[in-house]
Amino acid sequence: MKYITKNLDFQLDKRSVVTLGKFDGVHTGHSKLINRVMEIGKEGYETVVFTFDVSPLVKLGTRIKRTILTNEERRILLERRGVDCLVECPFIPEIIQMEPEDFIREILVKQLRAAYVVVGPDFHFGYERKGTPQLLQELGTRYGYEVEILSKETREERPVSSTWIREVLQEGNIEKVNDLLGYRYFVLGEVVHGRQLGRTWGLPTINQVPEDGKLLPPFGVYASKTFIKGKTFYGISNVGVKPTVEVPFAGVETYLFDCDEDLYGEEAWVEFYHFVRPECKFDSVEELKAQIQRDANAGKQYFQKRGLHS
Ligand SMILES: Cc1cc2nc3c(=O)[nH]c(=O)nc-3n(C[C@H](O)[C@H](O)[C@H](O)COP(=O)(O)O)c2cc1C
Ligand SMILES: Nc1ncnc2c1ncn2[C@@H]1O[C@H](COP(=O)(O)OP(=O)(O)OP(=O)(O)O)[C@@H](O)[C@H]1O
Repeated sequence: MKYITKNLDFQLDKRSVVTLGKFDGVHTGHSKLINRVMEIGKEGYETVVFTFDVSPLVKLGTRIKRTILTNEERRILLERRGVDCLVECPFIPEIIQMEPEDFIREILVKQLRAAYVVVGPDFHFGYERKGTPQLLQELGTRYGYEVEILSKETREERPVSSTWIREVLQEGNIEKVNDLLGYRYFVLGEVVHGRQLGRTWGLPTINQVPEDGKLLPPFGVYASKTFIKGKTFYGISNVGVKPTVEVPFAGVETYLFDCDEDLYGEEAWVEFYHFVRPECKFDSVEELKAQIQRDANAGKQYFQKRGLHS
């Protein structure tokens, strides 16, 4: 997959089929657009997702706006879908202040060489979000591309949206998040060193420190599955700041069932299945240790009941 990021200095050689938007989550609604793009792409067009760099979003305004996926996680998901080209447009004044027609002429037509554009009915673009799917369609005749406006993918008669998924994630309803996403919510990141206390308790764990902008579920314990070093392990994860031992940042720590390997420095993909309990401050490390053992048993039972773990 071609990955155009940090600057917009590019030119595609082939005519393309393009979809545009933020694509936070690459959820079931986004998938509907991407599937259509891939279908049209079979006719010989370059398949393109035009999106925005989410890292500066975090710093916009006074409130931190966290995202379901980091840039890297979104890139990997789109690459797996077989998209030929991902444009991660930077948030620069030239783009933010671009009039919709200028965006169409300069970027969509000249640089991306769009023959087809696939969007949802509420797609807005350009300065003050003045560009609409209807405007795209009107100008398509002049600039020589076709527009498909797809209806919204819904659940319970409500359109699936990143905003809805972020809300449900913050409530800790992982099953619902996974249904809306169409895959399991995950955290991707390197295994870093913790204090290595877990190991001395006979409960070795892997620690990850998610990027600042990554939206996490509520601090607590979750049944999880981890992909690491080409292998899969079921396990139990804690999301939070470990109040009993106090660490200064929010992390994800996972006890992998039936694993006794050195995994430092490896990339881990930790998928979330089910909320078990909130993170708590214990009076002693002994109590915490006994609770983690009970959590591990609860996690094993969760997967055993579903025939996933022996
Ligand atoms: C399943 C699980 C649940 C945990 N729950 C809590 C908790 O409720 N409160 C807490 O302070 N720490 C919790 N922890 C984190 C422990 O404090 C941590 O495992 C221990 O301090 C060892 O950390 P280390 O990897 O830095 O050695 C949990 C860890 C796991 C794996
Ligand atoms: N449920 C859906 N079904 C089909 N298309 C969708 C759906 N949700 C969004 N889209 C389309 O996907 C593209 C990218 O959408 P975008 O990520 O900006 O919206 P969103 O998921 O609704 O996010 P937000 O909640 O932040 O507005 C747009 O063309 C949009 O219209």
